[in-house]
Amino acid sequence: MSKKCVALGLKPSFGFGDRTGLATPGHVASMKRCGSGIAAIYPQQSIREMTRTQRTPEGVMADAMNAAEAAGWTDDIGADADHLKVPNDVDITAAAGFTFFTIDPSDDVDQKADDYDETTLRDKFSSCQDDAKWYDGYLGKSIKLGTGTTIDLDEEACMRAAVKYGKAIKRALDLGDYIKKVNEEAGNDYEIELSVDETDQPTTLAEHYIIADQCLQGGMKLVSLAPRFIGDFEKGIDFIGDLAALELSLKDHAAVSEALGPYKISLHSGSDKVSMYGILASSTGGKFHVKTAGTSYLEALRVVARHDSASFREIIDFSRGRYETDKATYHVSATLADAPETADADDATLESEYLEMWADVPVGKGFTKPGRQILHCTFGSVLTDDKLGKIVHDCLKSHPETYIEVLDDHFGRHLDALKSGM
Ligand SMILES: O=C(O)[C@@H](O)[C@H](O)[C@H](O)C(=O)CO
Repeated sequence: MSKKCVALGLKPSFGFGDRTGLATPGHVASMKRCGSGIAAIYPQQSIREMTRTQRTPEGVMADAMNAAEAAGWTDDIGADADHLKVPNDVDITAAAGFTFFTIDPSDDVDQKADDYDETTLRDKFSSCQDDAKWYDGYLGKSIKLGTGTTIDLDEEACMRAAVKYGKAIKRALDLGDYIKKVNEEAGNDYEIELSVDETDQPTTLAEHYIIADQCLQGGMKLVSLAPRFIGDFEKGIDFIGDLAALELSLKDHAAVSEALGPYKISLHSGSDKVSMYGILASSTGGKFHVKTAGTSYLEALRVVARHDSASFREIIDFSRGRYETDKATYHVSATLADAPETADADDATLESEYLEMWADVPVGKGFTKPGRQILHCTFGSVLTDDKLGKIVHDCLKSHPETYIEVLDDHFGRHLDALKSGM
């Protein structure tokens, strides 16, 4: 592939994470048909995904870029090295040509901080002040946002932010400096996303403000930030929660980015959250990034279901056996009892119960098909299983037009939902 990836800047953008290396033709088809005005990221995988699927950054880059060229894509392409935690993650992805570096400092987030009582909070704060030398600079400030919302940086807000994110901000700044060093030495353009979406509790406006302000003051080339939004953004199903409340919250988060940046507001676990796409696009004034990955794997299994139903049954059985283990690092609520055993369902029922995406369900209530989550989280176990991984890849290679068709339809609906708010 002669084309090199570029930094996309503040253009609205969409990430097409691909865990098989065979999805890009369908991604390109949907972007050509429905993606005007939205920039594409085709090479996108997290370190976690590459570990689980035993792929390399070079392999992810080559699979996506070669397929995009073959599919006739001529516009810019961004490349997302996702959920980076340590310098070596940067080394291997920068060397492969990635341009969008997603910093994930979640290992240093004190996830219990939201539940500390005052005594505990003060005790924790007394031992972490070195990690939050910025504390006094924010204490007592009030920030009036363009939405009319005021962020009161009172003692509790600042102390809780210091305890919860003090170490994480330091890690983010250190990794951001390293990303800058590596790319400047190589003469490469780059941009950074900061992801704090994988926390138990939503990111407060005070936390968002302090985190972003500290990163920008530290010189981070911040192009987007992924807060943990209110409501539930579980893997493999639609948004669960109050869309009206989410819209107000999105507008406030966007107002923080306008006040400090601007930078884009990023939606992780973006797959299938189509009920909230319109308000994401409208609330951010088009300054958004949407990140998807698992849904392309689920559509790959749809190809197997349609062309090799016996193997689809075998993949369901295998995935059910792996789910309790593989779900550990993902935000999901499905239980094995929520979806049928293969012995108790015909082929059509299995495809519906484990892959149905567009069923008519109340908006904002999430999809009633928990089977999607059982298949979503077990992608690594299936794709690296000697027998099943080969079955999936061989089926996709034998039926490329089917995979293009289902991805074009699936992502066309995603992109149309986004553009309804632009
Ligand atoms: O599974 C992963 O590690 C990635 O897909 C990660 O979850 C990514 O940041 C994402 O949110 C895609 O929807």
